[in-house]
Amino acid sequence: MKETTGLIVKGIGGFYYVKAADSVLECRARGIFRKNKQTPLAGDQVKVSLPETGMPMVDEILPRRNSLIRPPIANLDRLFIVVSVCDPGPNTLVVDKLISIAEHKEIEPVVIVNKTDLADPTELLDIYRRAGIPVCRVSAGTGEGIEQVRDLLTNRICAFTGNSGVGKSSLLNRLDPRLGLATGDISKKLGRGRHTTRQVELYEQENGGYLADTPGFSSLDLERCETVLAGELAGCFREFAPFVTDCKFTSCSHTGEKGCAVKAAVDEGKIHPSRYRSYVELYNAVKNIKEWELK
Ligand SMILES: Nc1nc2c(ncn2[C@@H]2O[C@H](COP(=O)(O)OP(=O)(O)OP(=O)(O)O)[C@@H](O)[C@H]2O)c(=O)[nH]1
Ligand SMILES: [Zn+2]
Repeated sequence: MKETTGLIVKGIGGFYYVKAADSVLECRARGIFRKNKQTPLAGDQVKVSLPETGMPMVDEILPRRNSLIRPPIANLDRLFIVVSVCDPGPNTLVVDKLISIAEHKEIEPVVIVNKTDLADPTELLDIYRRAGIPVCRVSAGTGEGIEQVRDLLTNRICAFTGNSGVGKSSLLNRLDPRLGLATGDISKKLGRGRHTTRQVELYEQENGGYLADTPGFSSLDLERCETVLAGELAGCFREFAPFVTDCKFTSCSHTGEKGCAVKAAVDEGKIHPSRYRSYVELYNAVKNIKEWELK
């Protein structure tokens, strides 16, 4: 029997679509996965056996680098976190929380500042540039900056997230018109994603990347399913790294202790106060959660 490996681009109703070499194979999955409570996900690299007759079979899921529950996706390389300059105005706490989740999962975060045709994005861009996080200035309305985002898809598995109304669907449609997503009021009327347990589909790009169709999942889904514990949070704020070892106390939480080098860096203008405020708020929200409580 022949064997091959490939990438799951879609799973629906017990069928898995696996991109292998130049074709997409429609597969079933072995019963063993269900027995082990393991679900193959879009983004999984899998081994597939090809019998002489009958359907190809997913035999094995290769080790994952990371996975998310909602949206259900594995081996994500980049998470595009969309925020709009206005309408709705930016919620930096949500952006910073999403960044911390990405960092924790070793997914590269990219902040997409959208609707730059409506208001000046300078301040918002500055927060994330100073933090050393890749940031794109775009407008789904005019098309500004879309090529830069497209370049970042190259050979990467990517997904979009962000608050409702920031323009995720509009951006996804710009990047890949095949998605044909409803936007604005139409998407509200459809109540998209609210009552369905949607699966994710990965759309292959000409540059070898894959784009996930995730607008059915809100940033809230992602926030609710993933928790970064207090002790791990500072490590998910990359611009804190040069300072965390210089605090007076090794157990410093960086939320107000004496001799905190992170707070000193904020006061000296080396860390943006907006990012620090988010850190403290996120820290206080999770400080009483213990690891065993998440299991
Ligand atoms: N002026 C302007 N309007 C935009 C831009 N991007 C999106 N919009 C509008 O903003 C509204 C919301 O856009 P969507 O793409 O539906 O936003 P979404 O993030 O997918 O929203 P949800 O489906 O609620 O999560 C729509 O009316 C879009 O036409 C932009 O760059 N400039
Ligand atoms: Zn400190």
